[in-house]
Amino acid sequence: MPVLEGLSFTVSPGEILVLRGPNGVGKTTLLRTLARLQPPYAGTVEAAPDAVAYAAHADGLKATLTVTENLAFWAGVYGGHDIAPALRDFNLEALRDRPAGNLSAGQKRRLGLARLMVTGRPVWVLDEPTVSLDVASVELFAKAVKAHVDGGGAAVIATHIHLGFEETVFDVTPYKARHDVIRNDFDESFL
Ligand SMILES: Nc1ncnc2c1ncn2[C@@H]1O[C@H](COP(=O)(O)OP(=O)(O)OP(=O)(O)O)[C@@H](O)[C@H]1O
Repeated sequence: MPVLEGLSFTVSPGEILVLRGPNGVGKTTLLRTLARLQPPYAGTVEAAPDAVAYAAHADGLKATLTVTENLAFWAGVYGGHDIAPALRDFNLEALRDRPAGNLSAGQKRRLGLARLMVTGRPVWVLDEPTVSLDVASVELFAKAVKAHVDGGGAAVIATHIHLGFEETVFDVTPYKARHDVIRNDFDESFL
């Protein structure tokens, strides 16, 4: 059953698009569709298959590998980008030799987000990226997103908090699928 319908939007290089809407409206479903983790019921996502880097609620870390090894692993998967800027920008240098499994929730989240930088992919699709982050880490994250889009990238972010950058806000609430209307369309005499 569709959760959202009839929506259309574009995201340009240099743009941050923030998705808003209440719990359960369909933001995660939309982001997963943009990341091609699930197909749309109808319509298309126009982006090169390797354009999108997706960061979900789960951080996708290898618990037994260190911080550096995790980033090096992802850098290898995505084409060998330098991990030093990611370590620096997410304040992970002091944690570099710690196994990811031993990190705090916020530290894990910083590492999960640092992973985006080593993908080299232009479109960051982020689902509630600031969960578990303290105020200073939210600022680091916002700076990293700003640097990414200033460098010609783009970001689509589902978040309930204000991140303090210039953004385009897209409230998906009006596009909630109208299942009740579909049911009301039944012709009872047919049953
Ligand atoms: N795997 C699933 N199977 C069945 N229903 C699902 C599944 N995943 C999500 N849903 C339902 O789809 C709807 C949209 O969920 P989604 O996670 O996209 O919302 P959301 O806007 O991201 O919510 P939140 O702000 O709480 O994260 C909800 O009604 C949810 O219960």
